[in-house]
Amino acid sequence: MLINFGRKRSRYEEALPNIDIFVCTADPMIEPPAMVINTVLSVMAYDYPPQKLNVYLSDDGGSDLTFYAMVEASSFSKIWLPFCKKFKVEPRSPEAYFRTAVLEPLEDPVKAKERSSIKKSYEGMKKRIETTTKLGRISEEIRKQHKGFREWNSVASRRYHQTILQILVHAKDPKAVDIEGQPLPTLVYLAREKRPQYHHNFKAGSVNALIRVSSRISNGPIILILDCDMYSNNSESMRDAVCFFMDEEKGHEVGFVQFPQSFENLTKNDVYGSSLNVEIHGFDGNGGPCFIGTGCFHRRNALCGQKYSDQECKENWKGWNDIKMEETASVLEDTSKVLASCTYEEKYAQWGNEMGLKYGCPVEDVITGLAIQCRGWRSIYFNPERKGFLGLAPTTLLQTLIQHRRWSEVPSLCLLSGIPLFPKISSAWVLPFAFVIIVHRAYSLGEFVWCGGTFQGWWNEQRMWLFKRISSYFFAFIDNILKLMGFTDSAFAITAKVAETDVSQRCEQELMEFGASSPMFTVIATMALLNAFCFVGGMKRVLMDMQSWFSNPFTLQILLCALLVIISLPVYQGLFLRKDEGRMPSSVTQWSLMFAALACALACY
Ligand SMILES: O=c1ccn([C@@H]2O[C@H](COP(=O)(O)OP(=O)(O)O[C@H]3O[C@H](CO)[C@@H](O)[C@H](O)[C@H]3O)[C@@H](O)[C@H]2O)c(=O)[nH]1
Ligand SMILES: [Mn+2]
Repeated sequence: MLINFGRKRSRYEEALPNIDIFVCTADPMIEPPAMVINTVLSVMAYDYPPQKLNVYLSDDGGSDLTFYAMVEASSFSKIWLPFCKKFKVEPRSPEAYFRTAVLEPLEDPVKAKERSSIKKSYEGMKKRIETTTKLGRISEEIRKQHKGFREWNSVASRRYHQTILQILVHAKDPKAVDIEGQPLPTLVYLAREKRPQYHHNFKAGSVNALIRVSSRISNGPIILILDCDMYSNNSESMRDAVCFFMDEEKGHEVGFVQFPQSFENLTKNDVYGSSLNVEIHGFDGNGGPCFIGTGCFHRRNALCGQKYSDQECKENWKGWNDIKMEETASVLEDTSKVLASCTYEEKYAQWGNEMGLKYGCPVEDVITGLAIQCRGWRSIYFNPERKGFLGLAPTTLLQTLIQHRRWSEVPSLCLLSGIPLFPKISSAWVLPFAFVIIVHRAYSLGEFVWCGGTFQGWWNEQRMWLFKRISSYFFAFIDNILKLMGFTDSAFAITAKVAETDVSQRCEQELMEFGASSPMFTVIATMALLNAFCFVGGMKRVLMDMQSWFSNPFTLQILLCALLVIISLPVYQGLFLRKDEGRMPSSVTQWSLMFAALACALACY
């Protein structure tokens, strides 16, 4: 393979395709602008013809602080890129480079001198960005540096603003050169339009906006998608990745090339188990790896829904490069804005389904990759010795747990936070779900009745099935663990055999007996309340959207939630309506209300 790369390199140098690089950021407080621009600078400095590189930053935070950092980065790139290329430095994220480079002694006095002067400018820039970020607003002095800051005069909040599109470095601009007169990559800042009444679909929404905007500005046939914390650690990986697409025999089959997600901040034994590499390796024998959201080179056509076909896909890369930027930056800005508006996707509903990254699932990346494979494309897993990208893994247990919660969210909470999980009722794909939910249960009812039970009996059994799983089994599990660790002795809590008169009376009436204040009741009550809250939240969403049940993506989720509410009716009675001794103790009511409200608040946040 490596020998091949060398030969291909010279032959294809001229014909190398344009590449559009997307970096996503969402919040200047969680994702510091100083970190974001390190990622941006590292990809601007790829060992690749700069006029063929186009770097786009999507800022879902819609923050002038991030924009300011990008303005700084665009001028710093004028000294950073020539330095990287002259001395072939690695890695090309300035922060990572200076962190490692100080350890390496320098024989070359020219390099030593340049390095220390560039280090000084880098540190100056970093300080300015960090001070501004800490201050939380842009000073008048800085505002004068770029016309783009004026856009923020009409920004109400990060959730309510117009599209902001600024081409910071434009290939057509004669001033877009570094200090040695070499061209710079195109650099674009985008904060897509946000309005509270339109769902923005998180990262998938922002990547799709970038796909459209970039198609107007540079239209590179290959797209690299990156998270803002994932800098390029290997300046050659761009050429390597392109080789897979350009391979004369098999290249036309390749839909995407996925690099592993490697982290620079893992502890030696990876306490939180963040490394995902084993799982991805395994997929290679199965049509190729899935797309994991970052460090992935996509064929634009495949990402935009094209089906693979042997003949058509042997495309000519040269033909692709024909998109020339004839218009000036401001004309491009004005005409491309509409592509990032909230209403655009209303008109073109394929976005988020057949086109671009898929919506409706917090692990949009995996299902998008599977869809591309279903359209006939192959994917490649590429793990060079020098890691292609390095990112940041969660550093606390809570962050790790929250990340995994997003990857495996519980259905009811998804309803509350507006994430559809199932297909619409109008789609044929609802059938497998309907089958599992209806047919499987119907079978169990049939069985129950056949054995001499009643419908009511079956219904109660379903309820107890639920209660046992969330309380008894859950606590038994904890008991066992404690026992194994030697904290408790085995105990046999003997089941009561005789009951007081009023208790047995209620038992006779089939009224559920709560009475005691047990943590198991708190869990059951919390779940019941949570489902009720989520049901109300889901109904509110449907009524506000005014969509029909048939075309609403939440219908199945609401039905499921409604079912859980109905099955929990005795719990609500016990909590709020009953006056007898068998009702829920008020302490259980208080705690469960608090827990359920807390869970809802977390989900909404
Ligand atoms: O509304 C949003 C939310 C997130 N992001 C960006 O999405 C990326 C990933 O978010 P992060 O909070 O870092 O999540 P992780 O769990 O670390 O991300 C992993 O899991 C995601 C799917 O859940 C994948 O998309 C990512 O590529 C993968 O690194 C970051 O660059 C964010 O800035 C947005 O652009 N808009
Ligand atoms: Mn991340």
